[in-house]
Amino acid sequence: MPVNLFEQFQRVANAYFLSLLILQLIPEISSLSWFTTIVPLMMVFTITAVKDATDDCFRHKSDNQVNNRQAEVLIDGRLQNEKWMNVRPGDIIKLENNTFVAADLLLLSSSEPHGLSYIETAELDGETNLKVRQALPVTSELGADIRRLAEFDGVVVCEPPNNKLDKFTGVLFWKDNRYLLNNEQMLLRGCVLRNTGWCFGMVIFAGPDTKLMQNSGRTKFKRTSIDRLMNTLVLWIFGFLVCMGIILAIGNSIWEQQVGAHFRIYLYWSEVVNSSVFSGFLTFWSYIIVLNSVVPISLYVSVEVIRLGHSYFINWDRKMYYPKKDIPAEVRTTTLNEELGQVEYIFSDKTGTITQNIMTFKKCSINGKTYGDVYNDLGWKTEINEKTVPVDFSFNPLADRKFQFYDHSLIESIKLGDSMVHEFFRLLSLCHTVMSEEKNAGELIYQVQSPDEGALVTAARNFGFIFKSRTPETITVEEMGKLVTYQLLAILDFNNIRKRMSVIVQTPDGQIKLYCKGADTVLFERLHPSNEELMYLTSDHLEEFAGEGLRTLALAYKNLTEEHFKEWFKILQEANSSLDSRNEHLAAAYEEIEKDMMLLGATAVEDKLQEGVTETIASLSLANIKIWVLTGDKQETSMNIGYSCHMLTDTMNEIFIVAGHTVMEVREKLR
Ligand SMILES: Nc1ncnc2c1ncn2[C@@H]1O[C@H](COP(=O)(O)OP(=O)(O)OP(=O)(O)O)[C@@H](O)[C@H]1O
Ligand SMILES: [Mg+2]
Repeated sequence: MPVNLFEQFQRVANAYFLSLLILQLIPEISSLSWFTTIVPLMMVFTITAVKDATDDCFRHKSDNQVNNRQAEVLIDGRLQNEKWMNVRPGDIIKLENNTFVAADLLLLSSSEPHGLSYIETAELDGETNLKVRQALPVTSELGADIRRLAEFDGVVVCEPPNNKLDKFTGVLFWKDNRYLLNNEQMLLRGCVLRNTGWCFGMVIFAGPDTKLMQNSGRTKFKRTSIDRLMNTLVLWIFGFLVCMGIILAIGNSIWEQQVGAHFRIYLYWSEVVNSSVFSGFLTFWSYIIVLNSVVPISLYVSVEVIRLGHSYFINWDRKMYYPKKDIPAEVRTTTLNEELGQVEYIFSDKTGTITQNIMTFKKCSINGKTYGDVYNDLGWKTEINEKTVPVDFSFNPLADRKFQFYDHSLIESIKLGDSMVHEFFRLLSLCHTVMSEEKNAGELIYQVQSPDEGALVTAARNFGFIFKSRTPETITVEEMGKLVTYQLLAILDFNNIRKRMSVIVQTPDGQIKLYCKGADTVLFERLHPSNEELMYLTSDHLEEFAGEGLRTLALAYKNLTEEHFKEWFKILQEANSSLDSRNEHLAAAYEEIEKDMMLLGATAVEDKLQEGVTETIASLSLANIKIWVLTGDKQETSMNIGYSCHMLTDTMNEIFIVAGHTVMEVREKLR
């Protein structure tokens, strides 16, 4: 209540009416009874307060709903239902499939092999693809054994609560051993468990300490620009009122002095008044009260009512209803309409927002030759249409039926046993983070973290390099009908600074190989000098692919000797066990081995624009709204997509590129 009143007095008009009310309580100046002001003022206050209260109430309701959600917590050796708000750090929680994660958890064990579990992080980062988390081998063997879980007495030492969603560093001390923890073992609040029967986790952060809550700022009482405009208008009107009061008061003084003085016998001054100047002073306040109706008190009420009406219009708008998912527009605050009208900039993500995030393998360049285009009998490049005959993958019982490819020469090269082509697809089937699941015999399902990788692994699968399964130590691939199990020696994981990922595997006959895929810009810098010619050829192809709006990745490999690998593995382990700036040490170790690689080729994957993007962007730019899009794609690809959704147009002949690696550099260029 008092807070709400304070907020309301922020409005100049409300403060003004209050002072008016106080003035009216002084009998010498008051000409109207006090309730003529207090009644409308109370009305305004109540209506606004009720509106604010309902706004708040909705928010509270959803808060309460979240707080009272049930979680299964291990208490006194038994699983008991407990409200989310009572979950404390150190509790062990059981999660079921398709439920929200209640707090930031350290994954202990799960129903899936190797302690894997899949989560959807849409509420945290808007990405709809599944992410994989894996429990430490020592804890994953606890399984669903309630007794052993209840006895779990590991101690976690970790960083203080923070809002970084993709980083976590900590150490688990258990049974006289220490185990390093990172984001791989964390299930964050707000995620949903998917494709995992159940899992157990220990609460690390709960309630306001969770990363989700650390990211949400305090809700503020927002004042829109209409509010501000009204406040200034009211101030001007008030100034006008004061001027009127002054003029009339001066008039009163003059009259009292020149005319009133002669009639003092009939019109006495009341007791307090003893001079014409003082009479004028009192008259000034009286006029302020009498003329107060020039300040529009009803303005605020009208605006509130209009806002409410507008918000219902948005709720009812049929054009903002999405029938496929049965989602109408939903207004959470009545000031939304004005705020929408003030939008000047839109910041958007590219993949998944502007594009569909459904990736299909379209083309590739292997050892300096491109595949994926279709030529007619005369040897001319033709468009792919319904009549084009797709490659027949029926020789491969595990092929994905939905995958279509039209260039027959690629499958011929594979069948002829071109070693580079084989190596290319071997790389695609080995170097990724996809998980596989074999439901019934012959039915292979891939769980992908990144749809790009999904597209590449599926392509390799259809071309006869079928990724079958993985364990933390091995990867099994069916290569042209022959099962081969590779020892997985190391995964040099992807991040957006490295822009590449590698795996180091050992073939059954003992060879150690590094396979790397990543952005061409970073990969080309790390190639062996003998690759120069191939590199130029491939980069021409890459440019061609990017010009068509395809997302590209370059692929390379390297043969390693056993000694070299062993030597490097020591560096890796050292980096892994460093507690502070572990990531930097790891990056340096990775850098050490990812050099002098041999180029294999490049892939091109298509991600179509979402429906209606072009129209939406057109209407947004009509409204003079500036759009910023964030992407990690190759520059040519991004520009091409910019053109195809009409964000960039030919009339913009001054597209300029700001290139810089540090804040300073970019600032300098922008000048
Ligand atoms: N799984 C991967 N393995 C190897 N390299 C990758 C992988 N994913 C992306 N890259 C490379 O790293 C670059 C940056 O990727 P990043 O994921 O940071 O972009 P992004 O922000 O996801 O962009 P977008 O939203 O457009 O997909 C990409 O251009 C690509 O060349
Ligand atoms: Mg990406």
